Amino acid sequence: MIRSEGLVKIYKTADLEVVALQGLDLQVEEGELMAIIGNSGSGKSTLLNLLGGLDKPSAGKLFVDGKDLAALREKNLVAYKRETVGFVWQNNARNLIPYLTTLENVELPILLRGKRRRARAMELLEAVGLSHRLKNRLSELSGGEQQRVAIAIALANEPKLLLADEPTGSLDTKTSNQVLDLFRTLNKTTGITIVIVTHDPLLARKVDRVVQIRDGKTSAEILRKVSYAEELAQLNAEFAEYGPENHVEYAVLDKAGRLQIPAGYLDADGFKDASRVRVEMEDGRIILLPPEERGRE
Ligand SMILES: Nc1ncnc2c1ncn2[C@@H]1O[C@H](COP(=O)(O)OP(=O)(O)OP(=O)(O)O)[C@@H](O)[C@H]1O
Repeated sequence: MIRSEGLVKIYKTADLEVVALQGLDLQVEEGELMAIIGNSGSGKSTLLNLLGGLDKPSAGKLFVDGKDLAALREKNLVAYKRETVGFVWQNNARNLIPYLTTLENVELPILLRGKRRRARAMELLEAVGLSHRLKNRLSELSGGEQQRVAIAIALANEPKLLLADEPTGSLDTKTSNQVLDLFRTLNKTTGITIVIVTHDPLLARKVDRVVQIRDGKTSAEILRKVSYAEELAQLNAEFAEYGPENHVEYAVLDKAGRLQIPAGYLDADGFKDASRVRVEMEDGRIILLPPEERGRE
């Protein structure tokens, strides 16, 4: 569904150039539910904006659903934004109108007319579990419910790709879990590909794949050893929330043999502030040792 190679985005201001993405490679399969994590300023929102067709890459390749986003002309880009992608933002106020009802908010962006529009809005609100709140004004809904309205709107045109920027950023743990469960259900029932940008490590742990971005590049990939659904079947939910041992972490190795060590590893004694590490091969494993440590006897 998504393929980016050597993706670069440079923002130019009057006297400054900011390289927000510097050669990012990413592949997302159709029907995946995955998360992108990374520190503030690492380029997550920039990537989401490029994926959503809101901005153009400065260099590199970016294909979504077979479309070359760097080359799309204005007319096709409008169609792409309307038909292929849906957005959910952290800040609901961006999508919703507080004095309209839930139903009216969802009807608004639907392109159909008359009864069909109402029926479609009701169908979408049912899909997000809000059939009982149709007549309430937006201002009467809780944060989680408002976020579900935003998700219903994002799904209105049956997008193939749903992009969510910090969708649970302003919600408490219980409500964010519900929103994430909704993403999972939609992913399973409709097959929609979902990419979530988040700071929230708990949310990231509940998807099958997490890609970490550091300084505008993919720096690590974390895959679950068992899928979340399987794990839920095996364990009780409480334990699942805190089970980091259920993930395997992968570091990205580029074609030149450069390896990015995942964040945190180099804080260990002996590695901190080191500019080199000692490399050894042992039984088919590559071992990294602090520079001053002598090889294993
Ligand atoms: N429109 C812009 N003009 C100039 N610089 C920008 C623009 N948008 C983002 N940047 C810069 O690009 C870099 C990446 O920003 P981006 O918003 O993609 O990061 P992020 O990982 O989403 O951060 P956060 O988690 O804080 O939202 C930052 O250094 C940021 O200051």
